[in-house]
Parts: sequence; C-alpha cells; structure tokens
Amino acid sequence: AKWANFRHRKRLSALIPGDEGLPIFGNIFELGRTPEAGLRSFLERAKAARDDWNGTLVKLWIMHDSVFMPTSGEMLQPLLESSEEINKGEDYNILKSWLGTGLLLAGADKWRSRRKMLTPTFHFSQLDGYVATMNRHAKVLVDVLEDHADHEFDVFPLIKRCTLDTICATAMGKDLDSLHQPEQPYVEAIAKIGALNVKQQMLPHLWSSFGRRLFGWQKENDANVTVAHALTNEVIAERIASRAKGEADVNKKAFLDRLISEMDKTNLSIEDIREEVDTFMFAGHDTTSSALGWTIWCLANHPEIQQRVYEEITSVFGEDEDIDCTSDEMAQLVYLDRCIKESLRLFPPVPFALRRLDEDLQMGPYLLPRGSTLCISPYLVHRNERIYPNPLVYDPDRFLPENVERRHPYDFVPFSAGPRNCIGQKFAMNQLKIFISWILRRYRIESERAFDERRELTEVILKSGDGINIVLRDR
Ligand code: HEM
Repeated sequence: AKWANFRHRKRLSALIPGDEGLPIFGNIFELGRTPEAGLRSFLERAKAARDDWNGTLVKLWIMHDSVFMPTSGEMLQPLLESSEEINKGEDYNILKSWLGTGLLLAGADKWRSRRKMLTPTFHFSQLDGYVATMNRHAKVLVDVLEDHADHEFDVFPLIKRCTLDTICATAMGKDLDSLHQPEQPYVEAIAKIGALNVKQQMLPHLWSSFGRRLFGWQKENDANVTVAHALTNEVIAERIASRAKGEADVNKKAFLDRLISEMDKTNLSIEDIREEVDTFMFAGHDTTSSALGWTIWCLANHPEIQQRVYEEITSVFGEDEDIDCTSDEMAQLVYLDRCIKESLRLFPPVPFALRRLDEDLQMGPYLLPRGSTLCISPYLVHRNERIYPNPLVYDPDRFLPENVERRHPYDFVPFSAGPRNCIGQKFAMNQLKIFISWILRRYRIESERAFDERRELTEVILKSGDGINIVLRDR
C-alpha cells in the first residue's frame, strides 16, 4: 500500500509545477541545514514559484515525503475549511511522549470530542477569569525590568519566564515564579525538551527511532519528560484533594479546575487531564513569548508608532501606571491591536504547521495527492509581496479595516484558521495587550540596533537568533 501511495503521489505531483530534485533524496540538499538557513530557503522557493510560473504553491520532495506549501490565503482555503483533513503531520509525533494525544496532537476522532469539550473553557466569559492573573504577572515583570533600565540587554529570557509563569498559573493554578527562581527542575526540563526537539529535527541521524535510542536522545528526552509530568501530576493530585475537601476557590479557577469539574460528566481520566494541561503549557508559553518579544522589537525600532500606542494607552488608563487592564480597556486599545497583528504578520510565532492529507485534495487548479504533507505557513503567506507589498516593512495600518477588507480572510493566519485553529488565540491576544500596556505605561522602549539587524530562525517557534536587545527608559 505504501508503494502504491508513493506512485500515486509521484504521478499527481508531476502535474504540479516545480522541480523534484534528485532521485531518492528529492530537494533535501537544496534546503538550508540550520534553523536560520532553512527559513531562508523556504522563502526563496516561494518567491521563485511566484516569479517563475506565477504560482502560490511550493512543491518539495524530502526523501520519500511529498510536501506542499500554499503561499496565499486563497490557496489555503480548501485545506483550512475542510472538516475532514484535520490530521497532523508526522513531525509532531516527537512531542507525544510529553503531550500525549491532547488537543494539539489528537487524531481526528479524539480531537472532535475534546475540542467540543474544551471550547467552552475559552469562551470570552471564562477568559475574564484569567485577566486578573495576567495583570498580576505583567506587574511582576515591569518591576523586575526596573533592574535592567538604561542599558542595552536581552529582554527575551525574562519574557519567556514570565509567560511560562502566566500559563502555569492560568492552566494549573500553580505559582511557579520562574521569573525570580529560574533554576527549578520543571523549568529546566521543559527548556531541555524544547532544545531536544530542535536537535532531533536538524540532525538526520535522529530522524529514526533507532537513531534516537542509539545516540542517547531518547533517554535524555524521557528523563526530562518524567520531570515535567511529575509536576503536572503533583498539581492535579493537590487540586483534586483540595476540591474534595471543598477548599477550591471558585473565583480563582484555573483551566485544570474546569477540567476536574468535567471529570464526572465526561469520561476524563487523570491521564486525560494531564495531557490537556501539558498541551496548554506547551502551546501557550513559547508562542506567546515569541509574539511578545517580536512586538517589543517592532515597537522599540519604530518610536513614532510606539508613541502613538502610548498616547492611546494614556487616553484609556489616564496617568495611572498601576491599574489593571480589564476587558473594557482592552477593547479600546484598537491601535495596539493593529500593532500586535502587524508583528504577528511579520514574525508569526508558529511559522509552519503541518497536516497529513488523508484524501486527494483539490487546491486551486491542482489535485494534491493523499499521503502528502501539507504545510500551513503563516511565514510564507505573510511575506508574499503580492499580498503585502514591501513585506519587510512594519506598518500597522495594514490592519485598518478598509485594508483588511481588500485581502482574502486567510491571508492573515498566525493562529491558523478553520476548525483546527488555535483555541487559545483570544487568550493570547489578551495577554499581549495586557503585557504591552503595562510595559509602555512604565517605560519607553528604545533600540540601539537597526530593525533589520536580526537573525530569524525557527526552533518550531520563530525566534530571534540574537535575542531581543532593547534599552528601557523610565517614563
Ligand atoms: C501568540 C500566541 C499563539 C500563537 C501564534 C498560536 C498559534 C497556533 C497555531 C498556528 C495553531 C495550529 C497548529 C497546527 O495546526 O498544528 C495553534 C493550535 C493550538 N493552540 Fe495556539 N497559539 C498561540 C497561543 C496559544 C495559547 C495561549 C494557548 C493556550 C492557552 C494555545 C493553545 C493551542 C492549542 C491547544 C492548539 C491546538 C488546537 C486544536 O488542534 O484544536 N495557543 N496555535
């Protein structure tokens, strides 16, 4: 069956423009071998497809895997809107030892029932419950930043720890305080799991499970996963015990508490709960820190835009730099909203998301063969110069309603779109608005570097290879 599918993929793929590289290896040697060069080569291929044959679909063969990357919203539409083609690409499997088959990695059937069950926990009325926690952590961050004012420093490690603390508090109701105490087994373990994933993707000798065992990768991964699971298990046991004693504070419900209250109605086991909590920890912390880091970088390098955001913030909050940002205020921060969106356009935290096609799929004039990997790439769509002229320019006005209207709805997809989109997108946008509004009320952000003096690279998440170097000035 595998051979028949290979032949089928070869046959349909030959009808789609683009070269297929060498026999057996395909295009693998044409792709950059570092997280930085890899990104560049995808962009170059997307540009070449547009220039050579006016195409918005990149075709690649990576060994025996056929990969297609649509580079416009219009091309993406049939995939994003399909309620059938929702199975993830195989590259994700490596995360299963930590996340199990929670919402992010679940196959179609399990996903449908889980998504239905979890959607209400992200309803905007529930999100209000997380706003106080977000404000609390933003305040801790601006206080810690005080020690770094007036000289250039890399803010990214602090942002990363603070977003980890926030998601830990909202997902598990646990105060990690990694901002003050970074040396904790859990914090170190999930950082190691992240680094091991990047290593596994980049080094071909770790692509097979035999190689991963032989070179000690698996052992190191499993040891760190055990540490990460230990904390989640401990917190779940504590919350169940305090709930049984009637001690759970109903006004301070974490995501975990909502799942525990579902336990009786649904058939959720402790294991099921753990995989969802771990999934939210994973999906909700690196992504948000990347988005926050890049937004800070954009504002630091565009003082006039930053000043306009600041003026909007003071018009909403007055001169008080210490009051909480509530849902009402967030709704009024419309210019900040455009600035965050423009930063998500230029630097989408998830540059590539993968699906495995179960059936042949018609995409524009092409029939894509079943068994192929399809790549939803916000990075390639958002940098398509035919959709966003001068794509490397940071211009929040691209998100003025009249400009948004002129584009295809899927030309902006930082959170993916359709049934399998990001369940946490409102949560993330709230957190970004709250954090930026706290930081800008206290500090002016400056940059001593040029905006384009940055190395973008993908470690699953889009990062800056040099950190986010800024100077903070007290207002
Ligand atoms: C700026 C921040 C974020 C970005 C850019 C982002 C982006 C994405 C993207 C592109 C996907 C689709 C992945 C795929 O198809 O493989 C996704 C899925 C997901 N995200 Fe986010 N995300 C962010 C924040 C969050 C937060 C804060 C949470 C949790 C609180 C979260 C939870 C999830 C989950 C659970 C999924 C899987 C949904 C499903 O398959 O039904 N994300 N996210």
